[in-house]
Amino acid sequence: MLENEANPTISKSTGLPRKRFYRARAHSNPLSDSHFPVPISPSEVDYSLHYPQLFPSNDQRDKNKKIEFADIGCGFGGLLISLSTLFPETLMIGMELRDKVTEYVKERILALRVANPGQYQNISVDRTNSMKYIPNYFEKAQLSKMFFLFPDPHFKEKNHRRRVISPHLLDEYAYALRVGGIIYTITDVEELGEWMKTCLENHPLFEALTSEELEADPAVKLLSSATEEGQKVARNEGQTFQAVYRRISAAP
Ligand SMILES: C[S@@+](CC[C@H](N)C(=O)[O-])C[C@H]1O[C@@H](n2cnc3c(N)ncnc32)[C@H](O)[C@@H]1O
Repeated sequence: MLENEANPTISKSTGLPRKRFYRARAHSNPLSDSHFPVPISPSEVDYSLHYPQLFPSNDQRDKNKKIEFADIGCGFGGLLISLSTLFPETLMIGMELRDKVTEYVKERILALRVANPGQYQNISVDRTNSMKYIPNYFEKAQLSKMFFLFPDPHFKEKNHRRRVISPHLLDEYAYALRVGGIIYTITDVEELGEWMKTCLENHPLFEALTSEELEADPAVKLLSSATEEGQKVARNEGQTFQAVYRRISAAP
């Protein structure tokens, strides 16, 4: 759990930032103005910054090797870390709105790389607003998996527009996902679970995985256990609601 024994900002018991060093807001406003660099297009994403051992030079890298998994609202990065060793040949990125949380994930990945030479080179994180900038990061049909684990619920009806799953945003995700690519969602808020499932069910470019397919997919097993939020829900014996859908091609 703990990657950096010497780091006083990290709790030894939980492996997460200590409260006196890091005060998180429970739910940040994803629509508020923020100032962070955004790639102007997917070809401008600097792979040498994100995966320096794999791509020492961004200009001379193999342009066919692209990010394939995106963890949207990755929080403290637990899913990325689990996926990294499960899919060591796949490049993945976490997109996280909160600056300090992003910095924490960066440090966490760096500490893992130092402690495990040659490993954890395929994961990275960027501070960004996924609701605005998905097309800046990913080309059409680039992604094979998108994860939305325990997203902020935005309970009030007037704030539903802030939810990271919506009919409009599913159009964007369908653009970034290749046919056969998969969207994974999970929450402990029943109403949000219903919302996400209904949005996916009603979208013409997504279909639900069968129970056999869910059983066979190793990523599904991580949904409730790999992230910090999922572990909290499990400790409290909370119920979870998941929806896992495949990108399909448009009807002729
Ligand atoms: C409840 S946390 C869940 C974190 C993580 N997925 C987990 O399961 O532990 C939701 C996360 O989504 C992030 N988030 C919310 N809106 C976002 C947005 N528009 N773009 C990127 N991250 C966002 C929040 O900052 C927060 O870290």
